[in-house]
Amino acid sequence: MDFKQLGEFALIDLIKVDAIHNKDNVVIGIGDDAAALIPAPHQLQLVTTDMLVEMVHFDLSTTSAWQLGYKSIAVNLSDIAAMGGKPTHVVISIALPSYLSVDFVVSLYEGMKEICHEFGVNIVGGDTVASPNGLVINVTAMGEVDPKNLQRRSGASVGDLVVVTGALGDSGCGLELLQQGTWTEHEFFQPLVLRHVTPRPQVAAGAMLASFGSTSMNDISDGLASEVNEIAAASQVGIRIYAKMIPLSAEVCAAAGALGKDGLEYALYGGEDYQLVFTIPSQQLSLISQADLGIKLTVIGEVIEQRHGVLLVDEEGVELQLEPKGYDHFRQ
Ligand SMILES: Nc1ncnc2c1ncn2[C@@H]1O[C@H](COP(=O)(O)OP(=O)(O)O)[C@@H](O)[C@H]1O
Ligand SMILES: Cc1ncc(C[n+]2csc(CCOP(=O)(O)OP(=O)(O)O)c2C)c(N)n1
Ligand SMILES: [Mg+2]
Ligand SMILES: [Mg+2]
Ligand SMILES: [Mg+2]
Repeated sequence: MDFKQLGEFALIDLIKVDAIHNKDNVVIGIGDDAAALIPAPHQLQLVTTDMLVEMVHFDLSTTSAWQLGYKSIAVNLSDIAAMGGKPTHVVISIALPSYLSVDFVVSLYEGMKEICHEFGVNIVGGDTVASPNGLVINVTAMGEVDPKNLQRRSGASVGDLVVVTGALGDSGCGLELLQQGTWTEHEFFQPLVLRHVTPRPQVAAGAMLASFGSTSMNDISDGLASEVNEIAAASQVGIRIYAKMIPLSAEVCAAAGALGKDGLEYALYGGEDYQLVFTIPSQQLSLISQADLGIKLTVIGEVIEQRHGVLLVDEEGVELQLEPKGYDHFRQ
């Protein structure tokens, strides 16, 4: 069915179904001039927004409506995770081109509701408009954090370790496989593509690491090189990371080999892994290791004095400046 047949208001009625998972903190959700929410006592309110634009962030020939819905929420929850917080609500705005169908929108929201359900997040509002050209999705996520666990980019100190969650580079490699149309050629390509189209935000890890005393944190949306440079600039420190220590999955190593590429390049510059990079004193990190929290953590470097800048020790042991050349919207 096309949007004309159904109309804007009936479409919103479809969106409204199953939008609220946690009734305790919502007085008014979808259906009034604004949502009315109950803030948690003694918590800081977090607000973040990321927009996804067709052919900039996604290509509808390589991602399904469901996957796109899931990812649109995931990238926003990832920013709440990087503040050490717990996501609570989202507001979703969509600009719909006429070549999409009502079924597409229903499926988009099924993906959104799946991840919202998984993380206990309510959809409390949004906006629905027509687009003359291309699908645009904007999500605003809200969350809460105990003030003592708030994670900034600016808290790193000389001597802290630099650590990442998970493995890096899968998403950038998955994107390249999708763009080349070669992702069906090998079985080990498929997990990479899935990590690109349906990334999992590291919400539990962010809150846990914060409670164990991480000093700064960033989520990896534009690539590790860019994110560590942001921490270094905000904290007025230098950072040294070691190429050999950067965790790469077996799949990205195999795929990079097949493509004649270097897996490390995807990790440093590919982006969209939505893992966390953080700094932490070594004593605090050993407490986390002892607690065995089931989160994959890898030390990749250390915080050094600002005058050294941001450095990468390459696989041959040569120290180079690590330029913040991740994804830049105006330099692609
Ligand atoms: N158009 C804008 N208006 C106001 N603030 C913005 C705008 N774009 C980005 N920001 C702010 O700039 C900072 C960095 O944004 P961004 O690089 O997108 O962060 P992230 O990579 O964590 O999503 C954030 O505080 C964000 O809210
Ligand atoms: C069709 C398509 N082309 C290119 C990319 C790669 N890409 C687009 S945006 C982006 C970086 C992350 O998005 P951004 O809007 O910068 O998020 P933020 O850093 O604000 O969280 C990357 C790697 C993609 N995912 N899909
Ligand atoms: Mg952003
Ligand atoms: Mg971020
Ligand atoms: Mg972001």
